Amino acid sequence: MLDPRRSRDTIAAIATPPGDGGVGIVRISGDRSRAIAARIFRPARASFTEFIPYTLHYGRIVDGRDAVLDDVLVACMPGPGSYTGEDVVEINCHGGRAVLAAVLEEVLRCGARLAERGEFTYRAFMHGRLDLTQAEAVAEMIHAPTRSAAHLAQAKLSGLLGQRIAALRTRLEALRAALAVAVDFPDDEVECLPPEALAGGVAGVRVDIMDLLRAVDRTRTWREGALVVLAGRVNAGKSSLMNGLLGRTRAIVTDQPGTTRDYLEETVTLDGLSVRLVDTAGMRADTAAAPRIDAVEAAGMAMGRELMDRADLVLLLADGTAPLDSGTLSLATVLSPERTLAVLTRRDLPGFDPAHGAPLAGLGFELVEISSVTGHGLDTLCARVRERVLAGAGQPDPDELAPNARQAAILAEAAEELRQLEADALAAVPYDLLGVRLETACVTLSSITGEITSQEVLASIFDTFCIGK
Ligand SMILES: Nc1nc2c(c(=O)[nH]1)N(C=O)[C@@H](CNc1ccc(C(=O)N[C@@H](CCC(=O)O)C(=O)O)cc1)CN2
Ligand SMILES: Nc1nc2c(ncn2[C@@H]2O[C@H](COP(=O)(O)OP(=O)(O)OP(=O)(O)O)[C@@H](O)[C@H]2O)c(=O)[nH]1
Ligand SMILES: [Mg+2]
Repeated sequence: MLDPRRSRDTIAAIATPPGDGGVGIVRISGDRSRAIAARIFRPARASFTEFIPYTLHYGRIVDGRDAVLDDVLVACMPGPGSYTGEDVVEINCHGGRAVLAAVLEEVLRCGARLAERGEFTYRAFMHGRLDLTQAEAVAEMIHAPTRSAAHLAQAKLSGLLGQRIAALRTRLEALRAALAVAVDFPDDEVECLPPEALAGGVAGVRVDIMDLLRAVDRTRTWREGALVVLAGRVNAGKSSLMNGLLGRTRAIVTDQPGTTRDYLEETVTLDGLSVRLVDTAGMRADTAAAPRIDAVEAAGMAMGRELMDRADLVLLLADGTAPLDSGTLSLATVLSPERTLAVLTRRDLPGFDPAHGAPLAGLGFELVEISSVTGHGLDTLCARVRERVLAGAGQPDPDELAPNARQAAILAEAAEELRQLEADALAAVPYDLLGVRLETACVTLSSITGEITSQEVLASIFDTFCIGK
């Protein structure tokens, strides 16, 4: 939990991802960051007297006994103009985990405290360097799976969403002021602000809010990626298709029915769209002729069904060399053609007959023919998957502003308040009561940018960040 009482501490963390990298950064923020750096940094140049802001200085980091830990470049960014608004020092080390851990340990020994998740960005927010929509956009940017997602995050990072919300609030505040005049001088009520004018002004703001909310759905697939689940009977060719789409052997493929028992997930990018592909355990019934389904396989099949429910698109695979079996058909009846693409496999074999897909076409399913052996039809399949999950949602405009789930929930709440306010205004509800609704709507909107936001909400937002951000 981010504790405001600990906000005076100088904090430090490794800001780069764990693992081997060319360069790794230890970041320090707070009043003591420069003093700490001075204690452990030995500049290479004799001319060095102090850190020149926003300039890299070459030298070495040493421990308490003057043993060299690493060759580094150090940058200092003084507050209040830095990212956090405090004095920031960044030590660019070699990107190995042991080196970074050693340098961080030395920084902590000299008096810094290990930063909590999102604490650097939390400080940027507390110091007014970022509003809450920008802070959230930092996390969105880091987790953006594709360039379109990064693009949408960038618009918010630059503060455009915060500005849009502030402008909506200003319009409501103006109405509030006019309403206050009307309350104070009731005799001039009609001239000051006729109820129709109030309702009209409020409706204008509400329309703009609804517009922002529509952008949430329009851009969801671009921001979050799509979940595509491969389903079908055992041996239909799901794992082969998974490997074919990934372009490498990820899933075990054998001619034994029931090869895949757990689900496997991998992410692919289809022409700029991120897709989470999930290969599932094939479905089969436990007949006397078939081997008994054990607990592992049963659990795998149950997970598969759960994934199918959650999927944006199910790829229902069926063997194109044999008449459609009753298992596939019964699976088809529980899937909706809107969320399903039927895939006939083994197109390369002489026994392949597109007519085997007729019962599925009859149920309204779109059909694609593929061979995982030759790769036939995979391009078409990818294009259809992309088209189907996007469902007409084109690439977002460069200036598109897409609120996240938290922001959308608040916008919906404000819109509802405004809708009731419009109805009240037209129903001649007294002005002071209308004023209360208007104030509620303003306060609600301001919780988006964080001017008024509880500590719990802040903690829940910054807790989703990585350490070092
Ligand atoms: N090494 C490093 N790279 C990084 C960051 C960082 O903190 N460190 N960032 C963050 O995590 C992002 C960049 N964001 C930043 C935003 C503002 C400032 C900053 O110091 N702004 C001053 C600029 C003054 C000047 O140009 O001289 C300002 O706005 O006044 C720095 C980084 C991405 N890359
Ligand atoms: N010729 C040919 N063989 C295929 C094709 N797709 C799958 N196979 C073969 O069919 C058998 C089963 O393929 P899998 O991909 O393991 O099938 P699955 O649907 O994952 O099966 P389970 O994991 O048991 O549910 C393997 O021997 C594959 O080599 C195809 O397009 N053409
Ligand atoms: Mg399989």
